[in-house]
Amino acid sequence: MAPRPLGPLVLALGGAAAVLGSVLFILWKTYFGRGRERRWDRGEAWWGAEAARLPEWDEWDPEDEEDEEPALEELEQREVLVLGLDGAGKSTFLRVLSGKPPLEGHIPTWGFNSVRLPTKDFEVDLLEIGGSQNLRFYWKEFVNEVDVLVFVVDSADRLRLPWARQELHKLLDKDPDLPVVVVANKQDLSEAMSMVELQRELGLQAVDNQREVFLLAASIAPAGPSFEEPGTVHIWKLLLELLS
Ligand SMILES: Nc1nc2c(ncn2[C@@H]2O[C@H](COP(=O)(O)OP(=O)(O)OP(=O)(O)O)[C@@H](O)[C@H]2O)c(=O)[nH]1
Ligand SMILES: [Mg+2]
Repeated sequence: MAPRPLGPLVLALGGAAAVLGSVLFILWKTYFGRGRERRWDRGEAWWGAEAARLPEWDEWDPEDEEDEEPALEELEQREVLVLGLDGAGKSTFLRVLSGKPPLEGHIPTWGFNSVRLPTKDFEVDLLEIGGSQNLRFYWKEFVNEVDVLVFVVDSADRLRLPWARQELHKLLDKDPDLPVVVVANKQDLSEAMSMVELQRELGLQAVDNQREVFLLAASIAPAGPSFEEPGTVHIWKLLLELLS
């Protein structure tokens, strides 16, 4: 049977989706690309950069104006894409890394969400794209543009693990050289799958040995106060190693 030609509606929808994906990407690039910096309050982020100090009025010296402005050293940028099914904990990850407390309950990200974190040697831009079904279509548009992919999985969501696996493998196939950090989140929950189980169910043993794919256990925002498993610090340390 001859292949059916694509109807005009399908073509129009496909075109609109591609345009929206590009627009999202351009917005992100524009937001960060202009070097629009967020000023971190001391103590807001635990690696906090020193805030710039402006001179007081009585310290102002007109001769200073003639001095050439010192060139601001531009820090290099590193880009990290944060994906995973809705409710896995992506926004919580970004919040906790920024030194903010997790929000109560799940507030879905209807588009994208990003933070820029300064380090000694470079700045790290983390971009989350919402995990709801209609947004997953755009994920693949971004994977070739970043330095590392973080894929967050809800370790207690057994029912949807096959979906997570499918999406993860689509991304792995899209860019075979991209380092990937799979975060097995919500390990604090009693129904959470073990790391051995997750490695098997996510099909990670089958991934090429040469490839940089890591599976890390995490409890980014543990439900109980007494839980002592690692939060985000070990993920951040691995990211810094991969980005260096
Ligand atoms: N028990 C437990 N809950 C967590 C953990 N991390 C995040 N959560 C909760 O999981 C829910 C969803 O978290 P979000 O960060 O909003 O999920 P998301 O991946 O950004 O979801 P979308 O934006 O819809 O794609 C929130 O209620 C979080 O508090 C964890 O380590 N343990
Ligand atoms: Mg979110």
